[in-house]
Amino acid sequence: QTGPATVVPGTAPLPADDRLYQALGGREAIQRFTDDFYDSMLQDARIARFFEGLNPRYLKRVLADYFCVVAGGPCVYDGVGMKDAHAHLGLAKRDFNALVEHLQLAMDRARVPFSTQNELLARMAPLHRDIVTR
Ligand code: HEM
Repeated sequence: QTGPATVVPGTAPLPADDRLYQALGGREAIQRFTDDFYDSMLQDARIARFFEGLNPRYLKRVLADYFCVVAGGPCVYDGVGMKDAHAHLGLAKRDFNALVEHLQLAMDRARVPFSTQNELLARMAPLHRDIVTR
């Protein structure tokens, strides 16, 4: 399969090309910084409680698929839509900001160039409308 996948529930329009996906280094590189990102959130007392009792293998996989699709990569996201996935959590803006901070730091550690980081983060920003509920 080539080119961007077609459906991510509840996001901004998908990119027309896979430039960002390539800049991120492809699916395996995305999985590596996503694993690190997830593990670092578990170490953050501000937000760790949200992830207690969840299956990290599942979440790491669907998160990486999600980033891949949003970046225009040839991946399929088969997880739950953003609104449904987060509704029961009662997330605040500060929780959203803490997650974005960890994503940025994980990409830093993976030596993703700053402008590439910003492109992915910019595609995450509109999601707060579906995710932040209080
Ligand atoms: C740009 C922001 C975010 C993105 C792209 C994102 C992405 C995702 C994805 C792809 C899933 C998997 C859905 C599924 O179960 O199939 C998920 C679930 C989840 N997210 Fe997020 N998320 C974001 C923000 C947040 C924030 C701010 C928090 C909390 C600090 C959070 C906590 C969780 C939790 C706890 C789950 C699992 C819910 C459950 O299974 O009960 N997410 N998220």
